[in-house]
Amino acid sequence: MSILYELKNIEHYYDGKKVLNIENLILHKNQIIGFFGPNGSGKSTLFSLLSFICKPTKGEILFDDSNKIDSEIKKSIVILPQNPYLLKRSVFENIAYGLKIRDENENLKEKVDEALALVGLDSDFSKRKWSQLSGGEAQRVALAARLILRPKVLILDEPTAGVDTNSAQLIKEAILLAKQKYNTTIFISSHDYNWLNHISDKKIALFQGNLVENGNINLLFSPWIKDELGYLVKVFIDGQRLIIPNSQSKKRDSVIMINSNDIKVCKENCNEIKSENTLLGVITSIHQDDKEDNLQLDFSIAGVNFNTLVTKEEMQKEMLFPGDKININIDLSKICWI
Ligand SMILES: Nc1ncnc2c1ncn2[C@@H]1O[C@H](COP(=O)(O)OP(=O)(O)OP(=O)(O)O)[C@@H](O)[C@H]1O
Repeated sequence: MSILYELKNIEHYYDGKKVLNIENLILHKNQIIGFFGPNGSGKSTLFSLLSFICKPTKGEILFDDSNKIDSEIKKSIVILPQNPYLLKRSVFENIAYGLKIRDENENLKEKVDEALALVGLDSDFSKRKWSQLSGGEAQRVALAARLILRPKVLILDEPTAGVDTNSAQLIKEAILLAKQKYNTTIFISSHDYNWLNHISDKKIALFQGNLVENGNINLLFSPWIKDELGYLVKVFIDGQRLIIPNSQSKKRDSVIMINSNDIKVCKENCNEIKSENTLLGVITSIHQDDKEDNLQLDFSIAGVNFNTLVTKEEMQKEMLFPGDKININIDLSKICWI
């Protein structure tokens, strides 16, 4: 697999506040890469850097092994923003617009028809006015307007936000076809984890501007059940239950992020800290944390893997070893919804 992007020591600030911090990230060609993370975790900011709309405050982005980003490269990277704007003209004019401004006026009708077909719309649709489209159709027209350019890189920021299931499915098919037909490398962000999971070759999570791999984060995925009060409950296969507070309005396909620092474990004499939400698990491995003078402790609750950080003193006091059974307390007031 060849490398398309290499990000080195990236930091990005808005008004003096750091919103992105990526030490190293490599993105390969011809992959669909799904980015997820809670609101404000930096996905859109990262996309504006990857499309070279913005320069990072610090650090370097190599594209095809070079840091010389000319207008040809910029032209080959196309972004569909969160709320795409349609021209107040026909569908045809909207889809053909990008080619026209590039002065590529040959076979416009065939090209527009092909782009429409990719997003599951027939050629008659090109006569419709922008005002005669449903939300899902407008989004697909906006996508067709990008696909017609056959970009090398296509960046889609929340392409399924607010569209119906049928449009979400058609958008997915169009993305898969673009990868196959045009060898496009595709980056997508979405809060719809299931949808993203099905389409992505690789997934990258962001949390407070950091890549999750570097951030000691735990993700807890669906399925969830709803209890009689409407709370989401994770039922582990050994029957243990974790009830998530303030979750009545959340969907059953939600994903939560738990910072490792918000998980406390205890092996013996745990009665004082035990509560109805205390779970039982088994330590699977213990290793040195990269940055801090802490140890990372990986454990499993009925086959679901988590990690937490413990200090060396805690480690010695509790005599923690792989294979040990532990009590686990998760501070559920600090979880983050994706
Ligand atoms: N132009 C801007 N000026 C100042 N702060 C900004 C700007 N754009 C984004 N931010 C801040 O940067 C952080 C990251 O925002 P960003 O939009 O990249 O996150 P996101 O993961 O895409 O969020 P969402 O899922 O809500 O779209 C947030 O704290 C946001 O408030």
